[in-house]
Amino acid sequence: MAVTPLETKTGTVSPTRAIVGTVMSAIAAHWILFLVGVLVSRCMYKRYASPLRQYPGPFLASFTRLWKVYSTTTGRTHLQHIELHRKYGPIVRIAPNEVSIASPEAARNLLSAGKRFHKTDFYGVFPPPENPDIFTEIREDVHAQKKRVANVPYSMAAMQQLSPFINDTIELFMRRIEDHRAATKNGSNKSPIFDLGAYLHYFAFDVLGEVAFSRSFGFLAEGRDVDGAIKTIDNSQAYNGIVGQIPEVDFLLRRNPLWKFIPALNTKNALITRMALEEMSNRRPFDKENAGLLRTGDGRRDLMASLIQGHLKDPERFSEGDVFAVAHGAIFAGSDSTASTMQSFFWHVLSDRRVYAKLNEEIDQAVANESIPSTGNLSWNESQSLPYFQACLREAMRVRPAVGLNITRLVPPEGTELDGHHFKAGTRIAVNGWVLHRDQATFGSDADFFRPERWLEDEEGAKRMDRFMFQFGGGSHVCIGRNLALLEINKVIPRLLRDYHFELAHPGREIKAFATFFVVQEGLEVYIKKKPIEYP
Ligand code: HEM
Repeated sequence: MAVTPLETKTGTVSPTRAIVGTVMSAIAAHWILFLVGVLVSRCMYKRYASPLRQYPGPFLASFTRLWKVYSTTTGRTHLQHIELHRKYGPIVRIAPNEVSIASPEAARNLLSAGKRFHKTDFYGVFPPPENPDIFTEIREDVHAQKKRVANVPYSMAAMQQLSPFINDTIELFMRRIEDHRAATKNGSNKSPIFDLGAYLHYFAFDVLGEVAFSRSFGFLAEGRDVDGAIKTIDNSQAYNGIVGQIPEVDFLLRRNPLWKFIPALNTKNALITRMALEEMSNRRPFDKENAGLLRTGDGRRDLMASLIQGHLKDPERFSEGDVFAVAHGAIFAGSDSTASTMQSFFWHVLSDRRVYAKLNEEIDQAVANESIPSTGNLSWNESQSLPYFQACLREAMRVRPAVGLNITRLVPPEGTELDGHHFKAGTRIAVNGWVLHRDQATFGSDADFFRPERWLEDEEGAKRMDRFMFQFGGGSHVCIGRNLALLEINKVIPRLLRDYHFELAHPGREIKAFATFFVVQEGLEVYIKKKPIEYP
């Protein structure tokens, strides 16, 4: 078709150029309107063109990940997800390309090894990004190589060998309680209230220092958060949780080279990172002769020594950087998680007089029939002989699991079927322990409530429930530190319960909980009496 040129004052132009020109000047004149139009169209496209449009959820979430950012900043992601599933049903759209699933069966599939659901870029934000550890490594093949090396020192047998150091840390904990009681008696304490939650936190950290580096961080010794190290970790986890929802933002913030020039934000200055770096240099040169052992130490094989050995065996696959990253990462992954689990245990047990009385009865009876010792520490096997205690621990991990944010995986290239629904490649599927563990079909119609007896009623039922517990994740990414966590919990809690009587200082008051990745808790304050109870 012939195009007729248009005549203008300056000559002639083609109609196409004329139309483009008119549109451009309209945009220039009304650019704000234009921008809003583009944004609205983009949002509508994300909301309605996606195959996930059929799933209900918060309106904002259907077109922007900002809803997830908002949810994480509230620190209530775990509770919000329970509410979301109650409101919208078993599958909820929580981002343009992401759904949260409430079904424990689907979660098992999602987390199973070999099903090719990979970790998302959320984990890449956790430091150190330049040398990911086992938790943050999202390349599955590299993760598998690192985990093979690290599995050895984390085995239950290896952890049992470190039991004496856990015992020493428990003794220190008991001394701190005695100091508190003595100070209360002689009047030098302003208040008889003991912050059990804080001390459980110090304990979990100090155990990790001993296990990872043969060094205590000194939290129990000083009875405080030395150098604000715990606060630093909690702040860092809060950052990871929020920025991890839109990982691209990390390049503007922590991965921005300018970040390092702000000393308070430079993580190299943090106590735990400093200690990990010092410990690396204390053990140099890495050679077969000293096999990573601390040169001035007592010859014990701590986590760092075992990791150095792993490095010496296969330096290509497990570099020096990996030794640092895995040992350092253990402190981040293992401290708040273990502390939170113990705090939840005490909070639930002490909030329910019936449960606490029954637990005390079991422990007193076990002392009387000598299945646990009357003084000193308990072994792993001894604490396993306390079925009601084990039921309370399981129940605490069910009702209040330590991880509060979602565990999210990517659908593999071939797409997938979950819970009878098809999801295409690249869709993000999220599960949350707080939601999964309240599934009534699995845990009973009273799943919302803390009732330890459910684990003791019928053996088959308990086994079935156990298959759907996700407090330690699952599959190839199952928690590598669970043996250590369970060992220390099984040693310290029965000892505390055997030796002391606890009473909540503020009965009925909720413990404060803020989900960063782990649920960080505060406010577990108690009165303590020595058993058998002495009355003044
Ligand atoms: C009761 C205490 C603990 C709980 C509830 C817990 C929970 C979890 C969960 C749910 C995951 C899976 C996260 C995911 O897939 O996104 C995980 C992974 C991990 N945990 Fe723990 N954890 C605990 C203690 C520890 C300890 C003591 C350590 C180390 C000393 C540790 C180190 C790790 C590591 C390295 C991973 C990553 C594993 C992988 O991706 O292969 N955790 N933990």
